[in-house]
Amino acid sequence: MTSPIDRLRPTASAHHSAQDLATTFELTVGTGRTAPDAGPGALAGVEIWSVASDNRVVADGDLFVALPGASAHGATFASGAIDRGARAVLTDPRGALLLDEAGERRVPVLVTDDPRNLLGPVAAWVYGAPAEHLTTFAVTGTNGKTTTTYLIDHVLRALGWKGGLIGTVEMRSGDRVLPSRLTTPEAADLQALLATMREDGVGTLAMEVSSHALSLHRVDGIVFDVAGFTNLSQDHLDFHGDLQEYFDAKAALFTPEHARRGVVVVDDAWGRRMTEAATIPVATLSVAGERTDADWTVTDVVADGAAGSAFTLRHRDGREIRTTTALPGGFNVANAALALAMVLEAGADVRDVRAALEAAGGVSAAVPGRMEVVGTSPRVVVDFAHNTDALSLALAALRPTTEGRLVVVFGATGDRDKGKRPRMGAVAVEGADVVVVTDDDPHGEDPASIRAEVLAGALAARDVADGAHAPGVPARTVTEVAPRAAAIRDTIREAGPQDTVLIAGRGHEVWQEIAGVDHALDDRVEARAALAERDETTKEHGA
Ligand SMILES: CC(=O)N[C@H]1[C@@H](OP(=O)(O)OP(=O)(O)OC[C@H]2O[C@@H](n3ccc(=O)[nH]c3=O)[C@H](O)[C@@H]2O)O[C@H](CO)[C@@H](O)[C@@H]1O[C@H](C)C(=O)N[C@@H](C)C(=O)N[C@H](CCC(=O)O)C(=O)O
Ligand SMILES: Nc1ncnc2c1ncn2[C@@H]1O[C@H](COP(=O)(O)OP(=O)(O)OP(=O)(O)O)[C@@H](O)[C@H]1O
Repeated sequence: MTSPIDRLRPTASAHHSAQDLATTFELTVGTGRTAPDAGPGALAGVEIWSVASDNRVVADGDLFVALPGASAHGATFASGAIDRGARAVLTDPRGALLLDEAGERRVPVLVTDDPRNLLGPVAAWVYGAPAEHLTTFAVTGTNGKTTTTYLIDHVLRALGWKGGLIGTVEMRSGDRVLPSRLTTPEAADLQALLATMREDGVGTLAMEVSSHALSLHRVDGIVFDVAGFTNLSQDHLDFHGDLQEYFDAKAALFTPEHARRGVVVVDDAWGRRMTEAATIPVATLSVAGERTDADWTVTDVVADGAAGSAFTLRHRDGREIRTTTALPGGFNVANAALALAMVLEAGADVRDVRAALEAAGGVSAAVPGRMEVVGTSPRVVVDFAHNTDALSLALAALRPTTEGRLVVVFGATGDRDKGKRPRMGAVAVEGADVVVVTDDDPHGEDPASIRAEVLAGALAARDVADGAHAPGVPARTVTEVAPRAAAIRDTIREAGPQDTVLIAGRGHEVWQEIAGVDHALDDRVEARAALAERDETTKEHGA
């Protein structure tokens, strides 16, 4: 989804001299070619109040950091930034040359070899290291970041903290809710947001840290108090190249530059490798019961279907909490246990946490678009599962409480990791009785060819499954319906009252991007409309 770029600025901004900035970060003033205007005197009297790396949001008093990008060099936007009030530009030697060639000499140009590396620390410096005024929690991993972040925030609020939250769905500063554009904001925006949280009297921060953010240095300049790792499976290989590179990006969070300590779920091989790669103290967490030597273990899980689960989290030192989560599925026990272990690793007293959870009714939070139930007859669940692992687990979580058929409606995103498409088709067939392949966000790709790739995987898996079919058991049905709104409506109309319909892949999202144009589309709205139509039809037939 593309949404307008917005800008948040702390109200009280300190004024810093550009000269101090240059000295602190050992920046060169100008290049050889810009030298006539670029001596040390060029910085005299220049003050900086805030930082921006996108010219469209520059405001008076900004330092504009012009980054080299994949599609453009930020320096090509510097004149626009200066028109809007930028007081100085920080860029790389190539950016300085671009400014020079454009004859842009209105403000001093500060130069460093890799401005992306410096953007976070510079913004932290300008805003007075806001993260150091908060107790900070960072969650990374392929699946479960959003959910775990909400659960951490929930536990912290139950403990009486005014919390801040940053992630895919939204950002929160106490009770103030702000829209999200990225899972992890760009460094300059992130530091401004943290400074705003500090002004709002927020004491804790739970945030998602994506692998893109780690690779693109968005969280440089922040040392989180506790970092958490959920799991790793195939995703984002359009950006990272291969799984090892994707893992390495996430492993950067478990180094002293980014975190003081960590909690790592070790139930998959990547989690175990993360404990070896980490160069900070790391506590291990095993939820699946296979690793009894883990620091934190989860035992005595009692799953109550759609009503969630009860579980016990225990540390080797004897600390123990028995609690519940209302979020369904074994993976949500993992998310809840990770959230709790992270809060306890930050130093919370186990008795306080126990008391807070009893008062709050367990470790739960309404996470928009994550296993969100929007109807009961048929049961309709909207979930953000948009990769192989998540889709397979979401179906497995719904199967035990499905009395009729389990139906899934989903597609795959365009311009992103293409390798996962046939595999998503295959796990859909393995987990559901009826598979409806439709569109997700096609972005710039042809929706029909994306569907064809998903369908190829689904049909191949169906042929295998039908070959091994027990007599009398209906074969799996695989169909293709587009557009997505029609797929949702048709599927709900045709479902039986005992069926469960999982609408997977877009969760909370309210825009669908097709060929660069955003179209309003909210799976929950479409599903509710289809359920209402169904109710009307039933009434008419009954009348
Ligand atoms: C693949 C990726 O992450 N690309 C990011 C990267 O883009 P880029 O290197 O191509 O930059 P560019 O567009 O060439 O622009 C270069 C510079 O010019 C600036 N610019 C650009 C255009 C303009 O009009 N004015 C302007 O000033 C840009 O702000 C940038 O500083 O740097 C840009 C800013 O520095 C980011 O905005 C951009 O994220 C894009 C928007 C994006 O969609 N990223 C997604 C994939 C992402 O980060 N996703 C993860 C979550 C993934 C998940 O778990 O699902 C996230 O954390 O959100
Ligand atoms: N611990 C987990 N293990 C596996 N799958 C999970 C886990 N937690 C959630 N999921 C599945 O993944 C989907 C996305 O969950 P969530 O939004 O919490 O993850 P995320 O890491 O934030 O994803 P993204 O980075 O794509 O926003 C859920 O809707 C659910 O289907």
